[in-house]
Amino acid sequence: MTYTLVLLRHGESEWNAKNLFTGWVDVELSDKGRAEAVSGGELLKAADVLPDVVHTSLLRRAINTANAALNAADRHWIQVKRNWRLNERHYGDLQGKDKKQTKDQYGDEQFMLWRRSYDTPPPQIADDNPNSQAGDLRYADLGADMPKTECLKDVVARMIPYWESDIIPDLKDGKVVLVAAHGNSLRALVKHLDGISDEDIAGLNIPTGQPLVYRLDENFKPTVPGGEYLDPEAAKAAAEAVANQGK
Ligand SMILES: O=C(O)[C@@H](CO)OP(=O)(O)O
Repeated sequence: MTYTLVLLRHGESEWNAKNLFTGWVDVELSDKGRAEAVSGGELLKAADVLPDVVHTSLLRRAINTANAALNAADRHWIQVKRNWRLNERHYGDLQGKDKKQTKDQYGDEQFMLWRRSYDTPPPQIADDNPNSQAGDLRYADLGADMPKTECLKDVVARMIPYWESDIIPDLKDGKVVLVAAHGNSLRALVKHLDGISDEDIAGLNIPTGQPLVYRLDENFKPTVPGGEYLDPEAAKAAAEAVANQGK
């Protein structure tokens, strides 16, 4: 008996296209991103990997990617669950800043520490920064959990409880589970699933719009380490493009 989990990073967003740090800012998909979401759904249908339930973040780029992909796969009718714990990593004061300008201003090393180190968060965002989510109604219940910045370690700490409380039970029910989320929230989940070290996770980039299928054993460990992309060539090229942002 294996369980089937599909991870899907949202398609390219308007701010991915502009090379801006995004985090919790609720930007829309670009035209390219919408097309990537549809292609992702077509890949799922062609491979006969048909989700029974979808979990998304509270951000429209993940929600709209899930909708477009499921529509293309004729699975637009399945059960939907949304939770802030699947949100992108909060990028603190970097939200809205240009990646290349940030790299030029602070240097390569600091830039990569903020982007990919496991435990160095960017500076906190101020509540009156236009790119802050303070006061956003969808987060009204978070209280002290509301972040002002996050490193990947913080994302692991808020995402794994949701994996255990909400996603594993759906897998145990025999459902094919689709998780439509973000580059860094999915890196947190992949780190947990594959047991990737704090150092090695820095080198892992998740491509936009490429379904990544994990078959999990009875202990919810991958039967194939790293899972399997349905279109491995396209996924490799798209992951390299993510790694090269800011260059
Ligand atoms: O800006 C962001 O929120 C993320 C994902 O798009 O960027 P990065 O890949 O630099 O962590």
